[in-house]
Amino acid sequence: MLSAIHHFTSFKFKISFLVTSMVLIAGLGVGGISLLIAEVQMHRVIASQELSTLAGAAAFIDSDVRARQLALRTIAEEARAHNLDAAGLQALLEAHQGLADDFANVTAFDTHGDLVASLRDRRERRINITSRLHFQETLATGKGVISLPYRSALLERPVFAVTQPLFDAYGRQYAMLVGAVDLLRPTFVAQIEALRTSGKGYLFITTQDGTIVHHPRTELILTQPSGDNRPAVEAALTAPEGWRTDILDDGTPSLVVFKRLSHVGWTVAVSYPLRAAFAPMAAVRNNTVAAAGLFTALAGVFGWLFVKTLTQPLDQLQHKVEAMGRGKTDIDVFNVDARDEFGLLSRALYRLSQLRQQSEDELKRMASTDVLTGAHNRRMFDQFLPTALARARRAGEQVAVAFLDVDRFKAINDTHGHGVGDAVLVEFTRRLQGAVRCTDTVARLAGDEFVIVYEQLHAVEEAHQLGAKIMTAMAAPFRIGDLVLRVTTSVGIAVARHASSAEAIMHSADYALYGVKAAGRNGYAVNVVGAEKLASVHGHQTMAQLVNRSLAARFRALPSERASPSLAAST
Ligand SMILES: Nc1nc2c(ncn2[C@@H]2O[C@H](COP(=O)(O)OP(=O)(O)OP(=O)(O)O)[C@@H](O)[C@H]2O)c(=O)[nH]1
Repeated sequence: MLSAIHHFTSFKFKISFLVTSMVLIAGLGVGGISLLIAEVQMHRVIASQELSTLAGAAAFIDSDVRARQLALRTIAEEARAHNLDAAGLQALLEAHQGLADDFANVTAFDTHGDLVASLRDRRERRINITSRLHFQETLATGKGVISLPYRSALLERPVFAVTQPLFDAYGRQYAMLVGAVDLLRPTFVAQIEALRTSGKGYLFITTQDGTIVHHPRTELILTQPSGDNRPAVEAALTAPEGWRTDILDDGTPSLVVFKRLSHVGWTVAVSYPLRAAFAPMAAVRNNTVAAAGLFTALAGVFGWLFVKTLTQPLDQLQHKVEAMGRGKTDIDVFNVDARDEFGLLSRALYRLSQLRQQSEDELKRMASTDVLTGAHNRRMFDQFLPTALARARRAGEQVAVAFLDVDRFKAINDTHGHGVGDAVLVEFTRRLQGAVRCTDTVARLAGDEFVIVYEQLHAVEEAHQLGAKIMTAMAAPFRIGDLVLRVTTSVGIAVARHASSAEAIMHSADYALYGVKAAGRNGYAVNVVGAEKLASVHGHQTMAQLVNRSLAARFRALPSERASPSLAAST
């Protein structure tokens, strides 16, 4: 049964599943790709934003260092203006206490590298910096330099130095100023930190050789980090500026944005955990996925309703086929005008049903028709007679049954052959059918035996007219090919009273036929069922012939309950 199809194996479910899946795939595909593109763009936007902020910080550091260099240069100019020697430098520095805002300390060294003056620490110390690179470089070039970070022996803190050579009136370098900038001093980085956009990551500054100048983990300052902090530092040194999103910083996937300081040559960088850096993107992604999910669910529901509507004709078709199976639907319901597949299917079913109907009709016809003559056969007659009797009983009408056979048919067969005999039977049938009304039924029982059922009979006298009509129909000679034969028939007619059974009426007709045969054939006799009496045979035989054949004697020999038929003969 079609209705027994499980919900999940139904065509409707499969199509809905397909539609929803397609929407899901399309949604995820298009949404996913768009999201991916958007993510890449967003990464770029966020990273560029960070980079531009960092560029601001870098410019700030550069200008900060320049300002400090300028401060030292001003002092140097003053020393030159006053033609100060090394001994006079101490007083000069002390006269510029404001330098303490920019430097952790400002010192002066002679060309031998010995300390000759100090802004803060005036204790007598013998310090020599000839080994310091910035000393050597300043001495060699006669220009101020910015040193690599180092631990100050005086301050005992990590610092970097800004140097400024001092020249006498003859232009000879006799000393240099060294301004130490404390790497741990809050004022140096506080303003840089303030430029950062997010509080999640951290900012660090490194020299080109990877030495940390600034880092929130102060223990890393002046070191070249190895281990978990190394990748971020290495990433920051890969280019003058840019960003990397593939860095594992301290074990965390991170975004590292970096910018080289144009003046100092260091690199300032920020490292953000990716999750924090792209948190806005994650929010967009989550919202998009939620929206796609909602959209897919809606599309699924819409798809289901759409498919339900689309397949409605299929449901109707299914119900009609089921109803047809139960014998309830006229096949015409399948003959629809719809131009879609359901219409085609429906019309195909209609044609199939038509063929089936035709086959059934043909089978029925073959089952109820005599193959040779085309008249009804015995099976049909056996079914038909009881229903005709019942119909007559209900209508209060009478039924007559004529039982007839061809006279001396055996002789025709024997003389002219079976082919001629068959042709005689066919012509005999044709004439019989022509001699009855269309409501009457002609059937061939077997061999040359036929019956005719007459319905809607109003009086017994009508049966005589029916018998006479058959006689008249057979009167003309039979033309079978070149042969001209005279064929006669004997007819026994029984008229059924109300409540007569099929057996009784057949028995009565048979009895009448027997009488006609006994009277010499070629005639008819009429009996009323239950009131049979020997009367007259109507036909070409005479009563005298009947008597001559001692019919009376034979009839007397019949069983007592059998009344004699009404026989009459006429010429
Ligand atoms: N050609 C032909 N002959 C048939 C067919 N069926 C039966 N017969 C023959 O029909 C003949 C019937 O003969 P009966 O009815 O016994 O006798 P009859 O010669 O008609 O004589 P009465 O009935 O006494 O007049 C038999 O010889 C059968 O072989 C058939 O389909 N075709």
